[in-house]
Amino acid sequence: MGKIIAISNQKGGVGKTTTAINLSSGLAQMNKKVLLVDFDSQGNASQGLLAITKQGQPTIYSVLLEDYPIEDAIVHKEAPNIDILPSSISLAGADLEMDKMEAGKEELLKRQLMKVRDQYDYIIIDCPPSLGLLNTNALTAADSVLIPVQCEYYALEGVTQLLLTIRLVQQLYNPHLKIEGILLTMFDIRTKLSVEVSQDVRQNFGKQVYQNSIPRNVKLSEAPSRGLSIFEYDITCNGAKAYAGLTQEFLKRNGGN
Ligand SMILES: Nc1ncnc2c1ncn2[C@@H]1O[C@H](COP(=O)(O)OP(=O)(O)OP(=O)(O)O)[C@@H](O)[C@H]1O
Repeated sequence: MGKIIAISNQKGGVGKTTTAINLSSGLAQMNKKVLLVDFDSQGNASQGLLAITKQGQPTIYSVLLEDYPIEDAIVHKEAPNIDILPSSISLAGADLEMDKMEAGKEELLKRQLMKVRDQYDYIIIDCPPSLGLLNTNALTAADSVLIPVQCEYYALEGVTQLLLTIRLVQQLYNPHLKIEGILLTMFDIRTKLSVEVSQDVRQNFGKQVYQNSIPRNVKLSEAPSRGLSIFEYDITCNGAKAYAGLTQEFLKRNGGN
């Protein structure tokens, strides 16, 4: 049964999508069967790997709110060898529509993912930058949360707030939810701030923080415009090396599989 990992941080632009795409791709390179769930209405993960999302293509919105079969909405991409459940702007209003439901609105995503879970080793959810109902759905469906933290001011405050939300979801909907790990992103060894934030986060969260951090690397920001993961775009760059290192560390923490 596949492990479900939510990549979450309510702060925007911290590297959730970049990590979702490149960790999924790294795992696929290690012959893992991966489903990447784009759960952000900006649709960046879908576009970043598929280059385009076709007009009229069924998305996660139809699966959650229009009873569209999840198996039929999943798109396969050959390189990297992963499945993607795409998103679109229609997901933006989903919070409000879901909120009107009587019961079980926090478990909509979980119920759908259960139908395909057996087909995968890992299901990676790219969460939206908010702590609303969509994020609660992701945390309720997940076994664990991977938290990307950008090396900048207020990084610790953001994580502390997310940890409170995680505790609430544990109490209300998902007692088994764990922290998968905290990942330092956009690390720049030349800046004092990056080094200080990195030290602070490591001091506060100890072994939960991955040894591998992700450097600021322009290739990582270029790859999505070509619909490629960093491994297809430029396997020699520092960004690719960092995500390869993260993939290894992630697999090691998960018992090598
Ligand atoms: N390590 C990095 N080096 C350079 N640019 C990066 C890096 N990681 C992400 N970026 C760029 O920073 C921007 C934000 O990254 P990303 O979309 O992954 O963040 P996000 O947390 O998913 O954002 P949102 O909250 O809006 O969904 C993007 O333009 C991305 O290409």
